[in-house]
Amino acid sequence: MSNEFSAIPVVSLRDVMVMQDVQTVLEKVSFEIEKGEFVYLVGRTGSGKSSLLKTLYADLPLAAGQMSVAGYNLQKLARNKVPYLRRKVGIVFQDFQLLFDRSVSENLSFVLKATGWKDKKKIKQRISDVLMRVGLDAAANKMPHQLSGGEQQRIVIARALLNEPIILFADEPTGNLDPEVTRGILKLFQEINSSGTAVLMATHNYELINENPQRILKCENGRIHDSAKENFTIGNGF
Ligand SMILES: Nc1ncnc2c1ncn2[C@@H]1O[C@H](COP(=O)(O)OP(=O)(O)OP(=O)(O)O)[C@@H](O)[C@H]1O
Repeated sequence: MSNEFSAIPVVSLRDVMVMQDVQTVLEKVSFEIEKGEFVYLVGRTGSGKSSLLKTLYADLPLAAGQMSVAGYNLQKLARNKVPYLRRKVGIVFQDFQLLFDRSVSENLSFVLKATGWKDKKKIKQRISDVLMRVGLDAAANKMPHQLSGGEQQRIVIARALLNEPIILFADEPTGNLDPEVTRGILKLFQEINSSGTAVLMATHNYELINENPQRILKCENGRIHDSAKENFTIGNGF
């Protein structure tokens, strides 16, 4: 039974169309991401990386095609069921989006409470677990502005891990960070991935891909190219 389940891809798209308003951004998008895979999403500015990610976590409606994410069928997912999908996936944005008027642990408990956690002891334990995982267990009582950019991004990653997601969607997670900090964040994603969480990471950072080569999905001219199915080169600027 469990083998049967683990064979189901975490993400599966068939002939998906990604739209922004009336503009078609991507079409005929078909790919799968298996449990525990690490996949980069690349492409020039405006090629559709963010739009694809937003479609995957149901921030943009599925315009056409079939798509399942974390066991949810997106063609059929009612708007009021989107929070259930969001509990199964972790989302990391480039902009840190921490609430600056509350402490790190309040930022994290806010999410836990919003996703149905009630037991104070369990909440405290879970916060301590995720902070430990990102190497910031001492930061629980700090305010976000007391942390560096890289540390804030680690808290955002900790927040994305709270509900043990099956996949992390990351949109330029190292975009504002210097090379050394970027390396640390990549290492953290690798650690999270090696414990079984799939990762789909949009990035412009060619060095990052060189350092940790993985499967690549490339947005180009309204289509997706998949390094698992065809050969293509990438370079700075893609
Ligand atoms: N909120 C929006 N409303 C309307 N059109 C949008 C919106 N956001 C993006 N677009 C358009 O959709 C297309 C794809 O943009 P998208 O942000 O997905 O690209 P991207 O590859 O993520 O770019 P970047 O690397 O700059 O983040 C672009 O033509 C863009 O102008």
